[in-house]
Amino acid sequence: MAHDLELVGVGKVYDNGTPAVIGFDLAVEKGEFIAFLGPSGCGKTTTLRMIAGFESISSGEMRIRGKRINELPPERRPTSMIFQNYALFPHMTVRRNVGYGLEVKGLPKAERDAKVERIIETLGLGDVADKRPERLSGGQRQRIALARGLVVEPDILLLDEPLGALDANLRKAIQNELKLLQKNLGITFVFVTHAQSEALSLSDRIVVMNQGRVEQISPPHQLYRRPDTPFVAQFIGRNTILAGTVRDVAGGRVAVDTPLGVLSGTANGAVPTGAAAQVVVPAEAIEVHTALEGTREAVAAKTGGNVIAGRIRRSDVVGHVSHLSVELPGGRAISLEAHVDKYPPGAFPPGGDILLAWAAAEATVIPAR
Ligand SMILES: Nc1ncnc2c1ncn2[C@@H]1O[C@H](COP(=O)(O)OP(=O)(O)OP(=O)(O)O)[C@@H](O)[C@H]1O
Repeated sequence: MAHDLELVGVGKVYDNGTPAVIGFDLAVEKGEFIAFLGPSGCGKTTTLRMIAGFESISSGEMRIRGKRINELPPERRPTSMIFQNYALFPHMTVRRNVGYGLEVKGLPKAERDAKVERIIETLGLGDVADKRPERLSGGQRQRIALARGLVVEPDILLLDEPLGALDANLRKAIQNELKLLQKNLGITFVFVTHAQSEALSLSDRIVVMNQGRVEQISPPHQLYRRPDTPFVAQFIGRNTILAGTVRDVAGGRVAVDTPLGVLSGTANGAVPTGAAAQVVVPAEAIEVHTALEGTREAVAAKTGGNVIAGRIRRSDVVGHVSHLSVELPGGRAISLEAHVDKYPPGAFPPGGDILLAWAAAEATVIPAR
């Protein structure tokens, strides 16, 4: 069975010479929720617009259900796009806004009305169907835009930062609705966002982009736990990244010589002996021990892992979270967080010497390129 959507070496160079997207490969299963995540200008919207047909493709091939679509105009693609500003027609009622795409397609009125009513009901817009969008709240307008995209029964729904204009609470509520709707309809969603938490909570897989290139394509948990590249390690989650040179590799475990001593972690990618590497340690994997608990060796023996020395710079409690700022040898500071029960107020006074420990399995060693 062909994939719902395939990008094979897709590239985009704008007329002014800007290489916006470079060698993008992706294969999406039917019903998957895919997020494009990355900093501003990394090429997310350009890629989405190429899928929709609003932007031409400079190189590579794009296929939907096995058929090449490079030359197909937007209206002949089985896709719908939802824009960040919703692009609703202010002078039309909600019902007409929703039905507009079907009207353009020339669907008979009876058939059109039936489809419109069904989607209006699915999205809970019955009460406002005869109103104009400008009188409605951000959340309602967002739902109208969704209804308008879905009513044409696309194979793939493309969403460009669709929740960007909503306040935090509403955004959370609509995220949940969106996820549920997507699962119920079984439609493939491709969603552009620069909000990490949104991508992590909504998607089946995330495509992390940087400067026009794909850095990593993984399910959220894997992206978080096992970054493939230095960019992903610093972009996703809160990692401490320690650079060094690979000392040896055995059974998937890599020992790295760093200025802070030999540290080890799980290999991710090719990290041969002698190669420059980074040890990536998630903030939540790091345990803080006071120097009173024993020597570095004793703590290492107890925690079964890596230990480095540090000194507390600051410790604050905000609500139920303790924040520690820790200075490493050499002067660099890292920050750690934990529930206040774990690091109670006053447990780590400023200036105090501590040891930071983590299990080798929790750390990931990646090539430093
Ligand atoms: N019409 C255009 N002509 C020339 N360059 C463009 C055009 N549109 C976008 N670009 C450039 O292409 C690159 C990718 O832009 P794109 O809008 O795809 O990024 P993005 O990841 O969606 O960013 P954002 O999160 O800010 O929307 C940027 O360098 C941008 O300046």
